[in-house]
Amino acid sequence: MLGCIRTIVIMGVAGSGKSTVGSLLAQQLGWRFVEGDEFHSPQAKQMMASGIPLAEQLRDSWVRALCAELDACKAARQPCVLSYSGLIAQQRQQIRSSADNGHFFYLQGDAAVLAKRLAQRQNHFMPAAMLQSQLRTMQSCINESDITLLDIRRPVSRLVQQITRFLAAQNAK
Ligand SMILES: Nc1ncnc2c1ncn2[C@@H]1O[C@H](COP(=O)(O)OP(=O)(O)O)[C@@H](O)[C@H]1O
Ligand SMILES: O=C(O)[C@H](O)[C@@H](O)[C@H](O)[C@H](O)COP(=O)(O)O
Repeated sequence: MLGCIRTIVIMGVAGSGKSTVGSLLAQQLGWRFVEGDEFHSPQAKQMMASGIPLAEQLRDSWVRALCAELDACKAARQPCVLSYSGLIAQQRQQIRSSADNGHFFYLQGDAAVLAKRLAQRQNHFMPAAMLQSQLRTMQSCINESDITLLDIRRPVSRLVQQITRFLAAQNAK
């Protein structure tokens, strides 16, 4: 039997459904939900809110804070679901190192669907105008075998079911 997956990372650009899918999944599994947005500094949030993509240094410190949280979960044997964009390949590697037998699910969709979702979203610091920079910054994950792609056009409940079925199949191996 392979080790059980104890960290799930939900990745994708802004508006792809990370928070929605991740929180419902964590609730269904009874796992801790680590909302990546909550780990940004006020300065980083303010920058993004005013339409400026995260500077490298701010993204670095954000990812370090996320890793520290995953390290703490692992030390406490607390399984968790993390929602975070995962745009930069080298930073996905940092997250992978802190995860507890982790697996990534990448919510993928085209720009038109994403733009519509962002336009409809209320009360969020991230403006819809940031979508193009998010799509440009996302680095290919073609050689990362622990990333499963999910289609954002599917209903949230089906996406969560797809993940729980994947976990059940993986844990049965
Ligand atoms: N699979 C889905 N189908 C329809 N609407 C969705 C789906 N996933 C998310 N949404 C909606 O799209 C918007 C963006 O979702 P959100 O979870 O905030 O994305 P992210 O955390 O990736 O930025 C929200 O208004 C949410 O209700
Ligand atoms: O540069 C990045 O890595 C992203 O911009 C990242 O900061 C994230 O996507 C924001 O937290 C936006 O929030 P949502 O993804 O929840 O829209």
